[in-house]
Amino acid sequence: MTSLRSVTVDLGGLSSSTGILDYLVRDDAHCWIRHGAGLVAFGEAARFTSSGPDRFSDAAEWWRRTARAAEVDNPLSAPGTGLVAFGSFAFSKTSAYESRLIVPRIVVGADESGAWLTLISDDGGAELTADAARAELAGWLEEVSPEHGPDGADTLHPGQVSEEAYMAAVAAGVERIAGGGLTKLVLARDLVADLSSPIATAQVLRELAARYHDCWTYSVDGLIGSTPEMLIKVEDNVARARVLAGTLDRANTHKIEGESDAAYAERVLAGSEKQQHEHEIAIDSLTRKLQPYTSAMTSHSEPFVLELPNVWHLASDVSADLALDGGRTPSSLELAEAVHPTAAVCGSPTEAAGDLIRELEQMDRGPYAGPVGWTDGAGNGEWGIALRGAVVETPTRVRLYAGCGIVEASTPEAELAETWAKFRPMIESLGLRR
Ligand SMILES: C=C(O[C@@H]1C=C(C(=O)O)C=C[C@H]1O)C(=O)O
Repeated sequence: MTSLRSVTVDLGGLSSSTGILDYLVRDDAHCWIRHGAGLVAFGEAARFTSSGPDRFSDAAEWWRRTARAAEVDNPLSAPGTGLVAFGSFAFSKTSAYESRLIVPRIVVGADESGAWLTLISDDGGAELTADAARAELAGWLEEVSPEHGPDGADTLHPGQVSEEAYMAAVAAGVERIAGGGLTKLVLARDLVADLSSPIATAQVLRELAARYHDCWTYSVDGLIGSTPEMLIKVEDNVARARVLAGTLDRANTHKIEGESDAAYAERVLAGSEKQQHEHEIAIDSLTRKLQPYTSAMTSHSEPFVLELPNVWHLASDVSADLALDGGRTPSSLELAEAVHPTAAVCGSPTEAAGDLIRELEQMDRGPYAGPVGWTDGAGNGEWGIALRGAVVETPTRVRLYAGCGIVEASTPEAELAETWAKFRPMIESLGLRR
């Protein structure tokens, strides 16, 4: 087993108003960014991969042992300081995608109270000092990735699931829901972008982070995007989640004369029985799965309308005090396993919906709709749901994914249109047109 050592340096604060985004200058960066704060990291000191039904528990166990064995010099105790790993997990236990945890070599972190730098080494002889950490970062920042403008030769085409196949799957899903046995099913499809020059990943991510500042912008080993949905965040002994379900396209509105955006979203989204039903199923699923690990839990009785540049969502924020079990509270990774997949990306009941996804969707979701994020040595971490994103399969080929919750009142045409609204952040940040 690799034995890791790390040193964390207190940087005080970041000077510029763009915050951590200033460091997102290389296409090979790992990142997790929201509101100008978060983590940007480079290099790889260690990696763990897993697959199948035990992919989460194997990774959690490896991380626990790695963190315990590591020599950590960290004067700060905040979440995200000290040893960290970025990770991405396959949606399904049957996926060919390898779930992974990656420990970077150098991490720049920032939160509301300050900024820090962590140098991590798998070399027992390396010198771990504040100067060595600064020199390592400077080395990575010496070479920045090129930017480029939109290119008319880039193309966007159907992936494994055509529009027709998607609508047929939605129609079949509605029929199965009407027949009983399940109440909600999430069906997704993919698009392939073929680029005439290698993807400028850092530029794409900076654009996503700037426009979708209320979302979590992620990049982990070729999985990139900006998700509005927080599966589970653990900070000290408190867990939080943001559950989304219920969507309204902002590009195609049918407002009454004089009606404001907010009033329209309230009326059409919050006022829709179908959307409220979809949301209720998702929030019930999360709170039911999280409950056994908590001593107290709070969430609003009614969802709120979350406004993003592309869509409005019905959203609920959940906060819970974690319960002690065997002298400790569960780690963010253990909780991600416990709550994944929620009804927001799978359906309800979970097992029946999962089986039906495999039958009707006819594609491997890979890391799409699986947990993506980071964890630290103390078990804190943030695991978003990998939505509104893409997998960089080769430097010039990118696969985009989007899906929708299907309930009995769903129609194939409306769900297909909703997938286009959900593809929009990636399509636009790649400089593509539909
Ligand atoms: C499945 C996706 O999004 C999920 C489905 C939603 C819905 O059906 O209303 C809303 C947010 C997400 O929970 C996606 O973006 O691909």
